Amino acid sequence: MGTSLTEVGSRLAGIMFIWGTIQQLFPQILRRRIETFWNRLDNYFYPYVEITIDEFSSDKNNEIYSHVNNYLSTKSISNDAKHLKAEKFKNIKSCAVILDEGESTIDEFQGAKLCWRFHKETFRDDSQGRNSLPIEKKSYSLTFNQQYREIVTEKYLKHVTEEGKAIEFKNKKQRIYCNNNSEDDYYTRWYGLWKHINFEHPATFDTLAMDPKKKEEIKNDLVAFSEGKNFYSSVGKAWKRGYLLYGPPGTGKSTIIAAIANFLNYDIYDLELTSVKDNLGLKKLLMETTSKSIIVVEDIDCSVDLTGKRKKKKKEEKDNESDSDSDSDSDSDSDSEKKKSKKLTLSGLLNCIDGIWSACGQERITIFTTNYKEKLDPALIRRGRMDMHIEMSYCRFEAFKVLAKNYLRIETHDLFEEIQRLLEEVNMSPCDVAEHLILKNAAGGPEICLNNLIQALKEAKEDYITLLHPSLLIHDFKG
Ligand SMILES: Nc1ncnc2c1ncn2[C@@H]1O[C@H](COP(=O)(O)OP(=O)(O)OP(=O)(O)O)[C@@H](O)[C@H]1O
Ligand SMILES: [Mg+2]
Repeated sequence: MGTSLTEVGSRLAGIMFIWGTIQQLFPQILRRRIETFWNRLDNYFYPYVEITIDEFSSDKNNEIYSHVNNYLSTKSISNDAKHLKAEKFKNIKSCAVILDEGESTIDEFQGAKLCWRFHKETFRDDSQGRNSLPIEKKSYSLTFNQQYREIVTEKYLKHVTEEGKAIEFKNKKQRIYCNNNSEDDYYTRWYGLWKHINFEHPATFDTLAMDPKKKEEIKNDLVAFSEGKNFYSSVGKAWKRGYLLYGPPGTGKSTIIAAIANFLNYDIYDLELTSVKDNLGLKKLLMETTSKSIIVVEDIDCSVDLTGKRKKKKKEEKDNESDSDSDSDSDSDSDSEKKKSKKLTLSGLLNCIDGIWSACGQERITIFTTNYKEKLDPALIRRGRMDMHIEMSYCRFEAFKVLAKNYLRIETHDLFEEIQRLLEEVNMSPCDVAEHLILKNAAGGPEICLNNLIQALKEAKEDYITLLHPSLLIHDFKG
């Protein structure tokens, strides 16, 4: 039985195919073997990996570079590095000593030794003409043994970035922002909706005259908030907290805001509601705020009519009762309705504090201040929106002791007893008490100030009695 021609053909094709494959594979296998061998040889003599971090990446500031800069600025630099330089980074309070060109330093992380080297190249861009200024290209290189590749890429670089960020936050200059009056002016178009200056208020919790227990409670609350990232995400809440500060004028509401900002190192956004056109304007403003900040609305009761909706309801009820609506009236009503819908409303504000919009920007505190808590709409200050209500009260003895320590550098005095008794009978704001404690004549010593304060307290007490019980005084006079 002879084999058919087609069978022979297909067998031949199969052999040719296997032969071709062997031919193709063989050089590849050989090449791979050579490569592996070469790599091993290379690794044997130079088992290091190098990662370069440039100052700019795609013409933009490379964030990792500045984190590395910050991180290295706090590391003790190897004694071998002889060329160092002191540099002050943008928006950072203090200056740092860092490596100069070509110098290196060693860091250690989870048993891995890591070498950081600073590089700087200067060149001219000829395309910009002969007189072009020299351009500097800065970078860091990180060299380590390849056995630590996983530790470095998965843990160490994350650690450097986080530490660098934390150092930047700790040293950053705080800012205070205020919203622009107009949304259309030239400044706004170019620089955004907020103007800012550096915030350099000296108030701290130590200088704040307040009951120490209350002070501690507030500080603990702030710490729990600022460290509560995991808690807030685990319970599905936006990472924000609201404080309502209420109390008479001069009791330290604005001062405590400065103390809180300094305590947490947060920026302040001083929101002037009267300059906000409508609800959309408020949203836009909030979108331009950063996290780790405090949004402050001072004197919220006077800022804007935020009780509009409720008042309107009452007005409608009254109107219905009088039943005197004419057609022309309804026209003007619908006009005012339109105008109102374009205004900043209570619900618009509530949305921004508590609604889905409140989640724009994390780690954010909102503070409202008022002299008249009872004037505010309950919806505005309910727990969850204003989580903590803090009463800033008249100066009592505990608060006075803080002021005496700050202003006169004394912790006890024979006159303290009398002052304590008077402060329990008279309402005087810390602002007024502090005014009497300013040493106007250094030679007089604290005694003059304390006597002045006693005098003022006695006068205030007399005024108080005159107002409340005039008959009593007249009787005394007659007697
Ligand atoms: N509790 C306090 N501790 C230390 N200083 C205080 C305190 N209260 C007031 N002062 C001093 O009085 C001045 C006025 O205080 P502050 O502006 O904080 O009062 P306020 O409650 O915001 O008043 P207002 O309701 O009028 O806005 C501050 O400069 C501060 O030095
Ligand atoms: Mg104030």
